[in-house]
Amino acid sequence: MILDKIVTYKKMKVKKEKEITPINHIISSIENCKERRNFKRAFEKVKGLSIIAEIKKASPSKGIIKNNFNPMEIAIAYTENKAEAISILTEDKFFRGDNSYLNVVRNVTSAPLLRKDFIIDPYQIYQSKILGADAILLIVSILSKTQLIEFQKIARSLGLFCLIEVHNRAELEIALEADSEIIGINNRNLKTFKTSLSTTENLIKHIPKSKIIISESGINTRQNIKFLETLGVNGVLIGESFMRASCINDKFKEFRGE
Ligand SMILES: O=P(O)(O)OC[C@@H](O)[C@@H](O)c1c[nH]c2ccccc12
Repeated sequence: MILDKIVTYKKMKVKKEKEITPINHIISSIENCKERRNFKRAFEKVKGLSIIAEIKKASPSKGIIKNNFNPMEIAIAYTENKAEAISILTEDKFFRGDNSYLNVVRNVTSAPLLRKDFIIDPYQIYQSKILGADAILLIVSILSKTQLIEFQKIARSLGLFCLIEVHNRAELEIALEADSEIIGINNRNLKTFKTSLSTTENLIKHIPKSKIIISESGINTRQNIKFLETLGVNGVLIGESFMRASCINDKFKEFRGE
């Protein structure tokens, strides 16, 4: 399965990163970090869904999605369109991301930034902080419940928010037991790469109203947004549709029904 490959690669990568920049170096530079932006507040809108717009050059299922890829330009367009938050893929091999994009984007926007990567080691949480993230993604399917609880605790101690990603009932139960605040339902099945908004429809029934709920992946039309709104989600995470749009402004207008 692709996720296993990504995790194997990630473990190797983190091992190398630790050799280059040991954890104590990272921890000692944390105090110089700029103040974090409130990722959670991005979903407290009174009207309409919040949009987390993603910067994503490629994916394992689609290959290269955007050819003339310039993360700064994309971030500027997202900011002009008042994206409530921006997600940045930093995974390099399968998504062609880069750790440096967080800082590049941070300088051109005041939107809170989500680091989208495959976090399997506490080292990456401290690293996210110094790279300029305000929030991190934690994918339940690649973590144990103990890790999830521990990672959330570390993130909280650094003032980082967590988006906890689930795809099925068992993963959702773990997220709820770990008392996660912001839950992302991934509509993409990582075994088949198929997306279906019925994943959100089925899982949302089991999530208490007090949680912030984000629907992720496979959101392409105004109709998709309207459907998710009726289900009661607080926000949507959209990548590919924006990356393929010939005009990002028009795509935002379409999504917002303007
Ligand atoms: O490009 P899409 O279908 O709009 O999906 C965005 C986002 O949800 C997707 O990139 C994603 C969801 N969970 C992830 C975990 C890792 C990497 C990527 C992802």
